[in-house]
Amino acid sequence: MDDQSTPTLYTWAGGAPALARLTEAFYRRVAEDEVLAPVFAGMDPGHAHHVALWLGEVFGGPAAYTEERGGYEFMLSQHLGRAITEEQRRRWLDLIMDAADEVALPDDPEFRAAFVSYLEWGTRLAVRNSAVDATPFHEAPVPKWGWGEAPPYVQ
Ligand code: HEM
Repeated sequence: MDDQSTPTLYTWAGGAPALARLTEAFYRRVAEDEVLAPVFAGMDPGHAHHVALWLGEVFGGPAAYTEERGGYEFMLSQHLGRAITEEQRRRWLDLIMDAADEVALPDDPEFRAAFVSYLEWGTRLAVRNSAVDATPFHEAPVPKWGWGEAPPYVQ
């Protein structure tokens, strides 16, 4: 498979409907979780949808988060000063991987390796950027995540 015919992670995942199912399942779990429920207690009712748009844009789908929410800068602003702990970060990651299984996102090694790679990176960045003394760049492009070292192999 060459670069032009390799689907994006967004397409491979199942596009916007699959990511919407993922974030809905994830935030249902968050609401019942003793570590994360307090963190998200006051969240915007559209939060799951907005995070699905963000993930779609990162994984090579349309720039819907940038158009609807203001892109990187707004996402960053939502994390500033929250002082996210390692325990909260790890729970966030565990619950979204559980949600990925629940909604049957593709479970091939290539997709899951790329998926968890972004989430590991993104959650660690969220911890850093949410620290009370953080000085992150306020304007940056929305990251674009691809397959990394192990794209789908087709003979
Ligand atoms: C890859 C990791 C992450 C991604 C992609 C992500 C994505 C986002 C996005 C896109 C928003 C803004 C949604 C909007 O436009 O309204 C947001 C807000 C928020 N995030 Fe994250 N986030 C990540 C990690 C975390 C972690 C680890 C925590 C805490 C444990 C966290 C807590 C929050 C909270 C509390 C908000 C505000 C919710 C609201 O009031 O609506 N995030 N996140």
